[in-house]
Amino acid sequence: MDFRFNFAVDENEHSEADAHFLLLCSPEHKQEQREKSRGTADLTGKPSPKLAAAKHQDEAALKKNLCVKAAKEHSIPQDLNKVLENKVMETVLDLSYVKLSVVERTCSGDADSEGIVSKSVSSHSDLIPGVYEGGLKIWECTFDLMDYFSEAEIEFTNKTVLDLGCGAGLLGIIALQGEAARVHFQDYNSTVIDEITLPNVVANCISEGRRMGSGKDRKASKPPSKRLRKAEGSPDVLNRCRFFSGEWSQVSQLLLNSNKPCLKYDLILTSETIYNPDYYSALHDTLAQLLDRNGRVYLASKVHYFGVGGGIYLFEKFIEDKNVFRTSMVKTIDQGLQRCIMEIAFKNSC
Ligand SMILES: C[S@@+](CC[C@H](N)C(=O)[O-])C[C@H]1O[C@@H](n2cnc3c(N)ncnc32)[C@H](O)[C@@H]1O
Repeated sequence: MDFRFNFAVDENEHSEADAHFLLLCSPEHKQEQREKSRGTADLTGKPSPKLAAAKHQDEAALKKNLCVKAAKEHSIPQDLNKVLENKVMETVLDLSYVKLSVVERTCSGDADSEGIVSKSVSSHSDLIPGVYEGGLKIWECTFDLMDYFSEAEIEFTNKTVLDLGCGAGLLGIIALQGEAARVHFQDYNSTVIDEITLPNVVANCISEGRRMGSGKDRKASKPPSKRLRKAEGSPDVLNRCRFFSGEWSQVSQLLLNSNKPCLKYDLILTSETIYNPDYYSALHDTLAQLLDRNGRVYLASKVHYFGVGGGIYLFEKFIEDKNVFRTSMVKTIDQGLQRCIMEIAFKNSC
């Protein structure tokens, strides 16, 4: 599968994109700012050198985090046939997934309020940083992680699982098939959740001809299937799912605030999410906030993302410097661009 990296987004594209973001400044942050200025301004009202330095730091941080996409929980529509309306499904490794070229032709207006489908098509780009983060496609490390789950016989039964940066959501669907107690799906883009992830989960939850048991005996790719059958979903499966969109730090706050007592994940599954070093801090903190004390993260990635700068060794070093997690490389794949699977656990976990 080919991936198109194109970061030459023109200025119009940016200002148009900005309309889709909320410039978030938390009340706590504002209070901090007020306290900072009270504590360090001198009697003339001019900022002290200390304040000027702090201001400079804040501006740099603000610039980096200018577009912080707000988090949102997506409800599951009552009528599951609506979710599958206009969708054509294909099949890979016995899993159904929405055919992207049809979405590209049909998804516009309210169905794509973020405008990411047209932006991705017109810019010939699979990634537009801060606008569209690649979730419309299935990236190849997803399949590496799926293979690893069966080889290592990863157990999902009764686990609480997060598919982080889910895109098509195939990893979460595997966890559902493996009888996970709960599976939460997160993607940066709300269009991805509504038009790709949710339909894929519904399509794979159809009772007719589909067994929501162990997915361990999955066969090799089948030819693309025809238009989708009627959705007679298994609501019990959907009751085990929740769907979120937004930037990681925002989603993490939403999850922490909306789940009392605090819900932590036994397993966090994440594929092709470490391409951009600018996001490492938010990703690391999200993992630290949401992973159970004895939980595990399975992260699949290319060794290096040309043109973007991220990669497995850079992220490994980032984690090492933070000193919160231990990592181990559990698999490397040498075909084409080298790829890896990393297991991450808290330093003091069992
Ligand atoms: C390249 S796509 C990979 C999609 C999917 N995991 C796969 O392997 O097919 C990267 C995913 O990470 C998520 N992502 C990237 N940066 C993010 C950020 N800063 N905040 C939230 N989600 C982010 C996007 O939603 C996107 O779905």
